Amino acid sequence: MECVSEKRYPVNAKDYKLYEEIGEGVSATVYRALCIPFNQIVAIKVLDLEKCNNDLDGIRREVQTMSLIDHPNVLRAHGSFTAGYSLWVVMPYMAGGSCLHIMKSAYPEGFEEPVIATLLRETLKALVYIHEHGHIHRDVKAGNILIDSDGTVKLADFGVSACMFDTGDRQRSRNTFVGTPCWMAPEVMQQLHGYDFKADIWSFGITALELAHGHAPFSKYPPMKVLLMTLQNAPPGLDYERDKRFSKSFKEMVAACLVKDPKKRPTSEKLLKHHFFKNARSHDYLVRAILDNLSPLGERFKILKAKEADLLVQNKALYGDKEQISQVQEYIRGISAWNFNLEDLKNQAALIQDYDCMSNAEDPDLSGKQMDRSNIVGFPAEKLPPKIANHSISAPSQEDGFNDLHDLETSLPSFPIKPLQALKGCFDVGEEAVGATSPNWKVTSQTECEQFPTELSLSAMDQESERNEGENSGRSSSLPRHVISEHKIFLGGPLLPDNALSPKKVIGDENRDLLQPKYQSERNYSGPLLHRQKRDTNNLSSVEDTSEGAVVQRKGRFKVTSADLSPKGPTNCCFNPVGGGSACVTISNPAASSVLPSLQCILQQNTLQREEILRLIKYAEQTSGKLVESGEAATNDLLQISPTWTREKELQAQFIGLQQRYEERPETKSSEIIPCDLGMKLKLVSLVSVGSLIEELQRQKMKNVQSFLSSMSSVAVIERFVSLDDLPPFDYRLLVII
Ligand SMILES: Nc1ncnc2c1ncn2[C@@H]1O[C@H](COP(=O)(O)OP(=O)(O)OP(=O)(O)O)[C@@H](O)[C@H]1O
Repeated sequence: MECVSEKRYPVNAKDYKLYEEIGEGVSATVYRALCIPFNQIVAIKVLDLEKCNNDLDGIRREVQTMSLIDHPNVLRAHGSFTAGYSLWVVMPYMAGGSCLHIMKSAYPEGFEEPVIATLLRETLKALVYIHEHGHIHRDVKAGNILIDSDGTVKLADFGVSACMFDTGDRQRSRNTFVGTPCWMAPEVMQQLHGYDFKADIWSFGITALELAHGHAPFSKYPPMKVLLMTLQNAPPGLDYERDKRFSKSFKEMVAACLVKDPKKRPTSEKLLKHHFFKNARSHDYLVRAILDNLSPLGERFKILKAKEADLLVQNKALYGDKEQISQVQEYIRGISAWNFNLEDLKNQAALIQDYDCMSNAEDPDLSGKQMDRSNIVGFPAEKLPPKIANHSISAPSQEDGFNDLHDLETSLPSFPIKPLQALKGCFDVGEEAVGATSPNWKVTSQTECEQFPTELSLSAMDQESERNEGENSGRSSSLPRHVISEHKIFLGGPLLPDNALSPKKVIGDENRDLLQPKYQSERNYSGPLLHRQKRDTNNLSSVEDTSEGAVVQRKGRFKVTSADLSPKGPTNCCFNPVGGGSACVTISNPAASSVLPSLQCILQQNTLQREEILRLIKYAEQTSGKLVESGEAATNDLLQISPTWTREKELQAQFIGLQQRYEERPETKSSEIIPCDLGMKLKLVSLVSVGSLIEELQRQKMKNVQSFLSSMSSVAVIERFVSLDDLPPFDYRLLVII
């Protein structure tokens, strides 16, 4: 057992000297640093609180978890504090860096088996500990397996870890959608029944493949494609032919982890007894085998960044136009209010076509593999449009991009479809917290779920033959002190970001661009709501920030949120919790203010959708002789249910009223700083009151949509005439219901 240092690390930025960058994540930059009073090298993760503005409780969780853990294979935080708009987390410096960086620098084809066995055994020990203590890590991947200069291996990054015991009632499964797509277990994506620590076992299996090949299966595909493939394809694995260099026991161990049914996966404890881990060796062996010839971490990181920047430039040259084209397709934006950002998705689908053309032939993750259409949820193969039913990944067509969209449509039932939950996810308010304040919330969610009965369940996938292994292919600068105006102890206490610049802010724009390359193929517009609003506001009010524009950078971790802000929404620019000089109204309850525009967008979209459906029906009536009767009936029925639509309108009006009240409140001034704890409470209270309104609204909508659909004698009207190209923002739930 590691001797955990009891010394108290300073919680003051001036006691640290930041050296070079050694890592970068979604919302953090990691520096090698000197703890001046102890004359000790440490690593400091600097989290930009503006980037995680809706996720303060998530950060709090990470820091608390990191400071409580005590296991030689789990990276423990020495301490943390805020400095300006940043949170600094002080950790032991792991001089070897992450396995991912090591592979990228020196082992692009992956490690040898004894190295893998050693790394995985240590990681698994960490998982056993974490699971025993009631946590799910939720982000197991090579990038989070760190190695020290003496060969010690530690699992890092509790950014998305979840405590299964949070509620006190030992709720053992989660209902949020976080993780990194390539490593994400199918049940995490599906969100049907929650998930538990077995999700980590899936990610562990994917990590094993990552260490074996130098990359995770499907890693070259955009996130949405990865989600689709994970759900629809047989699980990836080590291939008997291609992966001859690996032992049978390794293949078996991976196969045991990558079973779609979580119940069939072993626990971490049981897995640790797998005979594969008998191949594991000592720390010294790791030093000799992989660390000895490596250059210092900072240098390696610099080189990697330069390479990535080059790639970015190439990407831009290749795909710049396509993105612009797809941005014109405004209707796609609407969908993200329901958790999906189709704009991004379509961008990605467009890229996939090229990827496929370029690389399918030699793509080991896909070769000889046909998508299992029989498992497309809710759409038996015979009911699928021919284009979809016959589509094969390995035979890309000109329309691949659109086929991918269709694939996603058909897979959507497996994704979060509950707007309320999406909003909750956006604020990262835990299921339990919400449940505690509003018992109805969860009940309502379940009820919504029940409205999508068995045909929407993915259980069919679970019944699929889990694998045919023969067929499956695996598939310093020190920062100027003067910019840090204040710092506050954070550990376990309230988080009080103040109005100073974060260290990152003092880095010139030029450097910042370099530091934060915006990978086109990885762009995700569905980031945290407040973040996007702020960016939008900045666009209006600040010239210097326009370089960031509407780009919400995403790298690595993928989080589905209800983040879209329709440009048509009248409240888009109205919320700037820190007062960015915008001419728009600024209010200080970020949670409520962020919810409202999003909800309003949803309402607007649904109204538009309804009108669009009516238009389509009319069109169907005119163009399809044999459907005229049913179409007319449907239209008439729809008109007959107008009282319920009226109710929907009333609710919408209430919403707008609610929003106006928030805007008019004199006490809501931009300068007001709400302490984190209080902020969280306000957030919850606001969410609950807004929540019950939106719940009713959603129920009403659902009722309306369902009665409309049931009034139609043939859903073919929709299937025939709903073309993604023609539609304004379209409520995907319609497709789900159909
Ligand atoms: N203590 C450490 N010592 C050395 N390198 C580290 C340390 N902590 C993190 N790193 C490096 O920094 C990278 C990013 O750190 P980290 O994963 O904590 O950030 P993140 O924002 O949580 O990223 P992500 O969400 O993508 O995992 C890691 O992949 C690793 O290479």
